[in-house]
Amino acid sequence: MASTSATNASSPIDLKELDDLFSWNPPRLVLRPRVDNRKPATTTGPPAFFGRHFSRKLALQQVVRLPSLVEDLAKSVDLALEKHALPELSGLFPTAAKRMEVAQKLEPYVRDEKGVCQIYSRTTGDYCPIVASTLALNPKAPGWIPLIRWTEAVSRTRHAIMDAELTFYAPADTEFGQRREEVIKTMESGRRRILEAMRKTQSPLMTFEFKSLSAGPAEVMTAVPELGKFKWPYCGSPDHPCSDPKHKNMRDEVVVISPGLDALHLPWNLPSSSGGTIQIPPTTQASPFFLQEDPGISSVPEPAGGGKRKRTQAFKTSEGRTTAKDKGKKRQKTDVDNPAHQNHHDVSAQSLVQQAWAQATKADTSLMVLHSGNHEVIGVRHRESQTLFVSDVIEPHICVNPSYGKLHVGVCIASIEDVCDRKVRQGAFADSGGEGSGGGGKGNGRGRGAKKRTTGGLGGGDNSVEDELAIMKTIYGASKCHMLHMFLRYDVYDSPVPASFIRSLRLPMSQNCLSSPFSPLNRAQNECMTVILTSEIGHGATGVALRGTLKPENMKGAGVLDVVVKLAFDDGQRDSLKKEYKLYLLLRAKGVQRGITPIIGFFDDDADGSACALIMLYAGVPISDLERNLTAAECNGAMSVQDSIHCAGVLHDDIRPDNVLIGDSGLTIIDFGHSRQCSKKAKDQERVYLQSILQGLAGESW
Ligand SMILES: Nc1ncnc2c1ncn2[C@@H]1O[C@H](COP(=O)(O)OP(=O)(O)OP(=O)(O)O)[C@@H](O)[C@H]1O
Repeated sequence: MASTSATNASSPIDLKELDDLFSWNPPRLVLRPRVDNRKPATTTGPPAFFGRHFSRKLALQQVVRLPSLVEDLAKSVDLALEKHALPELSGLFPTAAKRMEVAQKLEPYVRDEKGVCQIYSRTTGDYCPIVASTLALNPKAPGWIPLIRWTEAVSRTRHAIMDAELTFYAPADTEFGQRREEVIKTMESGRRRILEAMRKTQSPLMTFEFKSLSAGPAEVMTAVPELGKFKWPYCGSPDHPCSDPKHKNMRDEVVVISPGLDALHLPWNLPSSSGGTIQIPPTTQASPFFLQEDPGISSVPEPAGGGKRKRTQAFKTSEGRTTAKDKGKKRQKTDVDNPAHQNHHDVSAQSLVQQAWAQATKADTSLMVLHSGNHEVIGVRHRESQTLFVSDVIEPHICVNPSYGKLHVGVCIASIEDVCDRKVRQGAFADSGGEGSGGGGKGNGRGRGAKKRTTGGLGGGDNSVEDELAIMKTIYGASKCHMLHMFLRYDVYDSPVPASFIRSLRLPMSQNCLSSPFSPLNRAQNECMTVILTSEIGHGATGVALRGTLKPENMKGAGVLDVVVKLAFDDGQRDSLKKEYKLYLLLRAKGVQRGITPIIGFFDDDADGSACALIMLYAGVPISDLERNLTAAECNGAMSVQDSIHCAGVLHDDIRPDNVLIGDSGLTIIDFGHSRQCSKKAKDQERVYLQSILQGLAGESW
């Protein structure tokens, strides 16, 4: 029997329940025969197609057996138990009686992976997260209220096989939703901020891949730990990647994914940290948004003499890396029977692992569970070495020491520890300092408390007149620059040579607009500015939003501006970004000066126009992130900004707390991607809506 720590002060009844749950194993599943007596399918749909467009820096390089993983995961439960006394056995704890009730209704007969997934959902997925959540996040809560939950995520991921995620609960208007919010308020502040940020973006803590009993039998599962060096199937080949116009969306989707950082204090032991060796395959760190800049996926073959393209060098890191030329040669030899060229995908350990890795990379998770009912492998994605460390095959219905209950509570705890460590680490990489958990593929670069710089908005806030003038002067200087050099300096990115962009979109504008320092026509052809991207704020409908600093070159006395760069990649995103830019120009032309972000300009990628960028001043954090009530003056200010926008004939049409920012310069309304001309009725409705948002955030004071 798994034993709980004797040091905590919980009652013997509670400890017995906990021990019982830890010793729990799910039933053995049985394949339900098909009515037509046909053999059950041993194949499944093709792996997620977007994974086949991965660059080398994202692809899995090797699978390594890590037998100690299971023991380490169980240990994380013991460690959590040692730290705290436990809450009383009230709330949603899956007691033996509740589990018995479920077991009586559960039929262990399954036909396909959906059946396997449903049984997992009704048992392990229900029992273990709540225990892990209480142990790792809120042991002082007055009862067992889960802050994390297991969810199927099939529709979201477009995969042909069942998969699932562990995520933080989003707020819900239920009794437990309210109790959950109260529990969150009692959490330690660092973890609380991470939890809040992750549930806002619905970022998962870990991912799951399911197979049916017939598609993931013992032979397939036992082959997983033996895979060794991994041959990642590409669409096209690594040296001549897919350029099919029909796949552009998928390439764009992949190109913004960053491998991210590994946790520093891993909740498991890797061979390297226990004295063994991990062979780290050479990788090249590349721009997350320029496909052609990763030498591994260059669309132009390397010149025969190994001559390097300027852009190829641009995002290459220095020491110990294999050159693009060397890599190309090695790949050519092994690429002859590239499975990406095959149209069918046999169920195999290879395809299972590829899908799980692709999904974990997309979701930025480290832990993954590969589960086929009576067999399971737990994997850990190590980003730096592009290695998947895997447990030996576990048989859920008979595993002991640890039993399945304890193992999966440990899996959930370890995933929480891993995420918290990584978020803290990413925060240290964000230039903005303060509270942000920026950097990384999915980080939130909204950190507050940045070094004092000229920050967005025009008036209404705390900036002095000198600050305002410095901002105006620098914006004016920037608005004259035709060229833009963009560097990446966050997370794993450090580009020594910039990507270059050219100002575009000469718009027919009114005289009023021409005289504005923000007009793109107001420029000298050869002047240039530099933007250093320092963190990622998030992804939206119009692409990705990044935070950075801007400095016009050759301009005496110009300060450094805190900016936000919105990058668009596909046609739809580009159109929406263009529309947003035009809206900003229109509003300025109609005299709306306060409460909307000053725009520096709209730029196209100099090389092939595959990306475009809208650059604007950084305007602060969403009002919903504010840890105090809004003041009456701030609420009135926001209402008057909205009135001036309406007066200009524009309906924002996407007013929500995320699109009203508060910064050094007061309140700013952003994101005009959905805006349109408005009727009086629509204006009034939008007015009432903003009023109600502000009322909710102002408390009594307004
Ligand atoms: N000027 C700015 N200053 C500070 N943060 C900003 C600024 N512009 C955008 N952001 C941040 O970036 C996020 C995404 O920006 P925005 O909403 O404009 O993008 P989007 O692609 O249109 O997103 P969505 O699909 O949510 O509408 C915002 O929620 C906000 O936090």
